Amino acid sequence: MTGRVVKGIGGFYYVQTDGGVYCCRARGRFRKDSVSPAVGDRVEISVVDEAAREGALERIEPRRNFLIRPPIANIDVMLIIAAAANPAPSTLLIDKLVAICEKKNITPCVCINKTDLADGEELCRIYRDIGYEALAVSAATGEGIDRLRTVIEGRVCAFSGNSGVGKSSLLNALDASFAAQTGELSAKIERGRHTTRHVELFALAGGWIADTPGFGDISIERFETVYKEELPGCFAELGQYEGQCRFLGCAHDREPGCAVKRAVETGEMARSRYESYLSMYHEVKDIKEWERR
Ligand SMILES: Nc1nc2c(ncn2[C@@H]2O[C@H](COP(=O)(O)OP(=O)(O)OP(=O)(O)O)[C@@H](O)[C@H]2O)c(=O)[nH]1
Ligand SMILES: [Zn+2]
Repeated sequence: MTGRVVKGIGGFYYVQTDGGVYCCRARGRFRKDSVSPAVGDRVEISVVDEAAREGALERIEPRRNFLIRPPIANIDVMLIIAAAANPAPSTLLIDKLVAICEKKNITPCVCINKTDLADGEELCRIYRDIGYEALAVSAATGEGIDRLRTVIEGRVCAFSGNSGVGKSSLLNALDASFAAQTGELSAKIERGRHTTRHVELFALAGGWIADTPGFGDISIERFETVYKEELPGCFAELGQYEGQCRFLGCAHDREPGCAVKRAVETGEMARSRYESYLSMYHEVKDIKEWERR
């Protein structure tokens, strides 16, 4: 039987199959191969005791991606949430998250929430022009929530974004029973503070939401870095200028004859995207190989 690990606690893995959830122990050989099962893994299991719904985890399928903190495999879509206003959107944070998605082979979807307070279309257009999906939504009025639901359907998703942008409100607008599911867990984790960050998949809108109850989101930008040589590949629109700058290995910073800077001047590339690229470049350009995690 195949299924997906939705929760892992103390050496037990809860595997969702078409025939319901089985509580499984991993077979010893995973440790030998130094792969341990993670939430999100697609796995093969065998049934040990059908009545007790106990199984054994036999095999882990190759992963699409893997995040170390929190440990989670196979995220399909990252919902990058920002607010049109209150708090004002940070294009730098959005672009960092998009770049990490590119690095990790996660499909980003930019959601501009609180469009009842200010226009979100202008921001959405920047990302649509590059080829990303971007939605203007409002947890307050329900605008765009159906569209958001179709993005989640059939996929493993995670929410990211600053505090106060409305992640919990959106989850609640998508499914009112969701808050109850995670709220219960947050309370338990609150009691056992400083426990390891625990991640779990919750069924929502016909798909799955990865959440670390009590923390609000998976804070991907705190644990993942896009290094200098990875950066150009993580800004999708830079590809078209490859080989067009005067200098080989142009960082698109102070170099003369830079095709990227020209594109920003003519309005072909969004200035906010270029500024994010530069800011990220300056953050990582002096990181040495041996300093990397
Ligand atoms: N006007 C308006 N307010 C909203 C909307 N969505 C959320 N809010 C408000 O924004 C505030 C923050 O919303 P939350 O859902 O708690 O935001 P969060 O992203 O989960 O915040 P953290 O838990 O700190 O990460 C609350 O006061 C919400 O009522 C919206 O679409 N429109
Ligand atoms: Zn250049």
